[in-house]
Amino acid sequence: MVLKAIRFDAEGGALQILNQLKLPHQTQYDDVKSAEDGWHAIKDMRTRGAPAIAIVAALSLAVELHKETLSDSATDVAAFVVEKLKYLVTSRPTAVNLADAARKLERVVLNAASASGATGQTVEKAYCDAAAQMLVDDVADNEAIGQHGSQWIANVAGGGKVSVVTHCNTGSLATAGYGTALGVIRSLHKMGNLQHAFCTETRPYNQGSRLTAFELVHDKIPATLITDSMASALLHLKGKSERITAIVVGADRVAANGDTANKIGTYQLAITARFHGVKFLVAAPRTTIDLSTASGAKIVIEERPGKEMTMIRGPVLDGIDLDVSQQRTVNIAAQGIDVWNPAFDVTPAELIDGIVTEVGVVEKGPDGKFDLTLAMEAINEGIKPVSVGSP
Ligand SMILES: CSC[C@H]1O[C@H](OP(=O)(O)O)[C@H](O)[C@@H]1O
Repeated sequence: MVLKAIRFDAEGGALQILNQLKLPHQTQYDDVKSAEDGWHAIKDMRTRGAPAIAIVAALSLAVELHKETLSDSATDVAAFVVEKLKYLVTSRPTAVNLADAARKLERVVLNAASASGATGQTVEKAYCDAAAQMLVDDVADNEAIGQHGSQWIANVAGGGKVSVVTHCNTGSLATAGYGTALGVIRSLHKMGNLQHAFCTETRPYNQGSRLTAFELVHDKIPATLITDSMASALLHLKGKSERITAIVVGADRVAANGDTANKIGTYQLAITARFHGVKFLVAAPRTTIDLSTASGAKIVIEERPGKEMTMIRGPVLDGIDLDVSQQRTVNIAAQGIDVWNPAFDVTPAELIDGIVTEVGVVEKGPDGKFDLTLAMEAINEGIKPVSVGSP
């Protein structure tokens, strides 16, 4: 079974998302029938992952448009789409993919509406076709990221099998398929270069223990789950013996200088990687790079409700049997304690050794800075890595 976070039937105009609050014990697909359904699915984190939320948002509006002919007027349909895209972007603030997709789709509908002979139907079709194409493009981008990132890590190791650490979930459950950082791990495994993958549980949503571990077990990739707090001890005690060569993570927004917003806990992984001489690689499609944001200081960090940290959800332990058909939440914190629950943190560019996108790996130049315009201007045809691997 291929793990699919998003199920879209373009002909029938039907969209379903795999409810990730239920994984790994329950596989439940929720229908998304409108932009409002899409907004709530993203806000609730029933679907999550920077690329996936952009795609689900776009497709949620496509299924709404598919339901009924809104108007024969191209201008009216374009105005409706632009308004709905503005609404969808408010669901989660940190991942730039959503805003990037909205900007591109707005351009699609405005161009379609200004074409000669444009009608409401031609604008609707232009939007729906562009939204559906995002599913295809994302998988192709991720496979290319996997190719470049795995080659870079193999080059760094100078041959032989390598082990890597990853954080959060950046696989098929966070994208349209294959994944970004987890796509790099999949490619290392496919190349026969992976000795072992270590995934962190990634409190408080537990993307690692519930989602990444689920994907790694599903793909039969040799892997071990650790708590977030074990990462430094792992590098210290097992770094050499396990040939841990890199920590590879995803991204929600990469600023123009390379500062990267990603799941909370990423920053401290970068610190410990640098301390232990392990490479730190960010893996993300170019839709995650935001040249209009100068540095990480300008990135809005989403704060989630405190109860998402203090209330853990899981199957009912009935005696010695796990009743996975039932879910319950348990409060694991002292009543009355205040909670700070940022969903992301920012890793400064100086702690990042490479940023791999679908067009290759960008490393810092002689000035010690990233020049991401190189990646943004590169075209996909005849993909040439911008640079691979340190000597
Ligand atoms: C390829 S997913 C990128 C990114 O999104 C995740 O955040 P969330 O689970 O809150 O949507 C995580 O930060 C991943 O690294």
